[in-house]
Amino acid sequence: RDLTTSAGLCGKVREKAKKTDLSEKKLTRYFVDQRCVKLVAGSGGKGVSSFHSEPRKEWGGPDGGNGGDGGSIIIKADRFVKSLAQVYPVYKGEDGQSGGSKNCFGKNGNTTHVHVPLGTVIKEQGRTVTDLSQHGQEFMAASGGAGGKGNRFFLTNENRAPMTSTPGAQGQERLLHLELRTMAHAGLVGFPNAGKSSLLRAISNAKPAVAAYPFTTLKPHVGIVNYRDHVQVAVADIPGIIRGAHLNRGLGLSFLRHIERCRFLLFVLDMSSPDPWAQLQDLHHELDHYEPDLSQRPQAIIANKMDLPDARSKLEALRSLVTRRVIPVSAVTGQNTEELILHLRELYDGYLRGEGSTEGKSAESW
Ligand SMILES: Nc1nc2c(ncn2[C@@H]2O[C@H](COP(=O)(O)OP(=O)(O)OP(=O)(O)O)[C@@H](O)[C@H]2O)c(=O)[nH]1
Ligand SMILES: [Mg+2]
Repeated sequence: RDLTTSAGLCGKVREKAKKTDLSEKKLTRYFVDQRCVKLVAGSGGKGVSSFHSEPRKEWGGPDGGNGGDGGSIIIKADRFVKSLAQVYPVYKGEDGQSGGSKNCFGKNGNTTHVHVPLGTVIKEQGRTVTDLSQHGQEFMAASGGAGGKGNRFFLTNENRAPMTSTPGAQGQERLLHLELRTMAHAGLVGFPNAGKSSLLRAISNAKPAVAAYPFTTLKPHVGIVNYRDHVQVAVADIPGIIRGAHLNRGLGLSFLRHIERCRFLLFVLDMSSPDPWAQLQDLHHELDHYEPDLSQRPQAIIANKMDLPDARSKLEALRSLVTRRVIPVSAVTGQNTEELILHLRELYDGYLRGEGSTEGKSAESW
């Protein structure tokens, strides 16, 4: 066939998965999607009060140097980092060194860099401060304290022998909440057991766990669908949404947050359920209550489990009830997944045209 597919999972998980197939429970240990960090920037070094002294030169004048500035803490987006797992709970910036006699200035503290994955949102007291979505983007999280002044600094014509020197300023202290939102182009949205993980397995080489019980998937997985012209589309398998998810029922709000990030949505319906169209209404309801118009993003409706009896008659009923395109597939047999992959590409091209080239390029670097 014309299409090849391959996978992308968070870095650490993929490395482990090569050796043995990890269970979902173990996988979740490697994927951390939020962290609270305390940042304390370095304090400035103190200035020094001293006087030049040399044999036969009694009044050498003030020569106390300034202290060095404290090291700042910068949070930097890095596309090679895939989860917040390696972010420590506390960071302390390097302090500036004290000044010395003979006009020696203290050394500035080195800047501390905290590397986080693309798509990290930084919040402070519930308020979003910034959103790091480009590789290399930096956020000055805590600035180091200024170094103190040595007595040489206070030398004036009026005061030829100042004794004053000042201590360095304290570094800034902040408590930040880091949140990782999955940055995928498409999100698979559906009830538990609808077959989202099976579908991601069918269209990419990602290997999320599949089982016949609800809430098998507890953390989002990202699979990459590769096209012949080297375009890559990232598809996220998002844990199941249930009625009341917007009120934090089920796995609740934390996963609606990931959906918010996806440019287009693939609503996965279980055609073996008695009323798949009611599932669709519920999904729209939950999404819209989380964020108005979220359910109106470019989308496709995927009627999954078409290999099961009765699915065909329900498909006709579903088509008569919705105006949007419905793609019937079977994740288990792989039936009609090509149509889905091609439609995914159409949605992606539409997104590039609509959102302008700048955002498109950053998405492509994924
Ligand atoms: N017959 C049939 N069974 C399917 C199909 N797709 C998925 N299943 C089965 O449905 C069950 C649930 O599949 P999953 O892929 O784990 O479903 P999910 O939507 O990821 O579920 P959660 O992770 O719990 O939200 C598994 O037993 C699959 O084998 C399909 O196309 N046909
Ligand atoms: Mg799943």
